[in-house]
Amino acid sequence: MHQDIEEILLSEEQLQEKIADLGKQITRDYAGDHLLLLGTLKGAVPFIADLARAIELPLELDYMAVASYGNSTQSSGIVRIIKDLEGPIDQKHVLIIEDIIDSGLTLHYLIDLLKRRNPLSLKVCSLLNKERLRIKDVPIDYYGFTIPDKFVVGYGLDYAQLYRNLPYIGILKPSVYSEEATPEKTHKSMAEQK
Ligand SMILES: O=P(O)(O)OC[C@H]1O[C@H](OP(=O)(O)OP(=O)(O)O)[C@H](O)[C@@H]1O
Ligand code: HPA
Ligand SMILES: [Mg+2]
Repeated sequence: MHQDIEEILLSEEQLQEKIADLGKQITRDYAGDHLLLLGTLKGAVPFIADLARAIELPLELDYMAVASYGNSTQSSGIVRIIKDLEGPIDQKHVLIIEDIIDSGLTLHYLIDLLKRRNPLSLKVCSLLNKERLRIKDVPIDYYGFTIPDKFVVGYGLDYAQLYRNLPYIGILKPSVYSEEATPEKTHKSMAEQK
């Protein structure tokens, strides 16, 4: 296990078993449809690569790069689009593939944006669903695992762009990020200075 990991939450085997199940469900649900898997860069790359191969249907892959976490464990609250889709989606059934839903801000923003492009249908598949009070409530049509409210890395998920290549999902040791300036800490220290 990597020295910065406190605990392995989901092993490679657990991930692959669940992805095979999700692939079967999606294969059943989208039979006969023009399906577009829309992966969110960068975090969802390992998941979409494995999931696409577990779906036994013709499908298209495209990606949007969106980011809101920067180098922090807290969402900045501002979702930035770094790369958009290549073409229109009005003739396609779009399934958004996310690695994790945490505050809900990223997905809320994406759904709002994509709905305005009139896809035939728009659904969400997220590998992880963090158990916490969402800032934005979002629908999740398919998900792999519910996880506790801890900052996790691996299998695509990063902290400050690192750990994405770990083959498992693990809880990051808080000592790795305890010095970071979170919005709460900045607010508190500003209040203390007054
Ligand atoms: O529900 P939320 O609180 O919005 O968090 C979920 C999003 O945050 C992460 O992306 P990030 O902004 O870190 O970009 P990345 O995929 O490039 O790491 C993650 O990959 C999800 O897309
Ligand atoms: O727990 C997390 N880990 C990594 N990236 C994230 N983005 C939202 N939540 C997380
Ligand atoms: Mg990230």
